Parts: sequence; C-alpha cells; structure tokens
Amino acid sequence: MTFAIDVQGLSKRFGDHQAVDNVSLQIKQGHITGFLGPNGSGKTTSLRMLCGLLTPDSGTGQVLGLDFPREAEAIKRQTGYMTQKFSLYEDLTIEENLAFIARVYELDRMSARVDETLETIGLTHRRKQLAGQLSGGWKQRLALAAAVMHEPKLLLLDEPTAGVDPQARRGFWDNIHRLADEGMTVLVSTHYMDEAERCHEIAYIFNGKLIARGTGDSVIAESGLITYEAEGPRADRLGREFTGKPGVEMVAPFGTALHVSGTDRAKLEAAIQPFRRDPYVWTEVQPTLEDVFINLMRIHAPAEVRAA
Ligand SMILES: Nc1ncnc2c1ncn2[C@@H]1O[C@H](COP(=O)(O)OP(=O)(O)OP(=O)(O)O)[C@@H](O)[C@H]1O
Repeated sequence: MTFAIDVQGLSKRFGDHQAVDNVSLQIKQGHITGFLGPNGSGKTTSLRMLCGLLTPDSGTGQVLGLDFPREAEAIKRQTGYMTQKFSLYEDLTIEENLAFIARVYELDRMSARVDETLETIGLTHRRKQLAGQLSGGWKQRLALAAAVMHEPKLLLLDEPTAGVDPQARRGFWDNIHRLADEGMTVLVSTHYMDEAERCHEIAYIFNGKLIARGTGDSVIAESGLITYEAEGPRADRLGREFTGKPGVEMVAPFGTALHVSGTDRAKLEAAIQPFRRDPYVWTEVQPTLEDVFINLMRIHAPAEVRAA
C-alpha cells in the first residue's frame, strides 16, 4: 500500500503554546481520513503544515512521494486545500472565481476547464452570479470544485461542511467519495460524527497530540469502553443516579434511552445492578464514536481540568 502522507514527528509551537506536538501520520493513497478533535486541538495547523503553507518546527517524511518539508513548493502544487472559511472572492462572479484559479495554476485549456467545472457542479446557468450570493451549500460545492480544478493528488479539507444543511452535506460527501474512487487522497477535518463514519479511517488529535487512529470500528474496539443502554419510560432521566458512581466513566442520554459507559466491566455492572428492574431494560451496546471521543478527551485532559 502506497502512502500519500508518511510524516513523522510533526510539531509546531506558537509562542509558548505547543499547537501540534510530535504527530506522525500515515495516510493511504486513495483513502479518506477524517481528522477529528476538539476546537483548538491542532487540526488546521497540521493541515497547513502538510500542504506547505506553514513551516513546521520539526517533522520529516514524504508527502506524495516528495521530501517533506524540503519540497514544500512541489507538494503545494499537487495539493488542493479548502480552508475553513469560504475563501473565494464574494464580489466576483462564479465564473470569474474559477477563471482566476485557472490562471493562478496556469492550467491549459483555461476557458474549457472553467466550463467543464461549471457543468460538473451544475452552476453553468448561474455563472454570472456573484459568488457571495450563493447559499452556504452551494458556496462549499463551488469551493470544493475550485480546490480540485488543478487535479491535485491530495485534497485537504478543513471543516468543509460546517453550517451546511444535511442534503447539501450528503451531496458534498458523495463528491468526496467520487474523488477518492478516482484515486485522490483526502484528509478532512470535521466535528460531525456522521462524517467521521463516512471516512475510511479516522485520526483523533487532542492538545496537539494524535491519540487515536484507525478505522471507526478499530478505534471503538481499542478504546476498551463498555457501554450499556437503558431503555424504558424516560430512562434518560436515570442519568443523575450514576453521578460519581465507581466504574461509571460517562453517562449520556440518547433520546429516551441512556448510555452508561466505563472501562472496568465488574464495577460498571455493579453500578447498574440496582437499576436492573422494571420498567428498565438494559442491553450492552457498541459504544458510538462520540462516546469514544468524549472518553478520550476525559482521559487525556490535564489533571486540573479532570478534577474541576
Ligand atoms: N498563527 C497562530 N498564532 C498563534 N496561535 C495560533 C496560530 N494558529 C493557531 N494557533 C493556536 O494553535 C492552537 C491550534 O489551533 P488550530 O486552529 O490548529 O486548531 P483546530 O483543531 O483546527 O481548531 P478548530 O476545530 O477550532 O478549527 C489553538 O490554540 C490556536 O489558538
């Protein structure tokens, strides 16, 4: 298996804040990897270093078979990067934005490429409209088309569907999967759990450190988390009964059901035992990715935060 990204020891410090701390990433060619982690955990900083926009303090390896970070310029040319904020010109038309990008990348068949892109995203009839007038979903679709116009081998997406409605998000993800099927490698940061589940693999970063990675199922399995679900009339209200109980590391309502999780089976079952009675039905379920991520944050939080 060829790795599109194979980088070790990636670090970046801003002042006295270690934004990215010794991160090693191996990302398979043609795979979609979800980059997850709470706000401020270092996702954007990592993406910016990988595509050559930010110089790392340390870190070596290969990106697209090129030496990282020495060949940053060549890496940049073969990488598409979609920033968190809509980065096209709102006061240029849709067509002018695409033509501008075609010129920046010195693409051949410039106007034909612009026409093809407009056709692919379904904006041909709106080509003269200002980009700023598009809805959130269409803006993201345009930004994605712009990011891949130069046919990059690697696509880095920074929270591309934040604030976009579910239907547009689904369309966006269909496009990402189509690009990956054609061989493009995708690294996409997201806070949405349903999007994490659409990725081939996930990488979870916290306080600048990579603390979990693999397929969704393997990350769940390796967490060692055991989850019981209580069902019954308003079982969700049982939550407060478990506060501070030994063996209970996490309690979360799921609609009218309740998830109670921990890593010590004996203690967890002892905590649940008094509530194994009518009208509640308890079943062991697979923890969700959200359960696992929240637990990872809890485990890896600095001691003073855990105690608070
Ligand atoms: N140019 C900069 N100068 C100083 N600090 C910065 C700079 N860029 C990022 N940081 C800090 O580095 C940390 C990591 O930020 P980063 O944007 O990489 O996080 P993130 O995981 O992408 O967060 P979010 O999910 O909110 O987008 C944050 O504490 C941020 O304030």
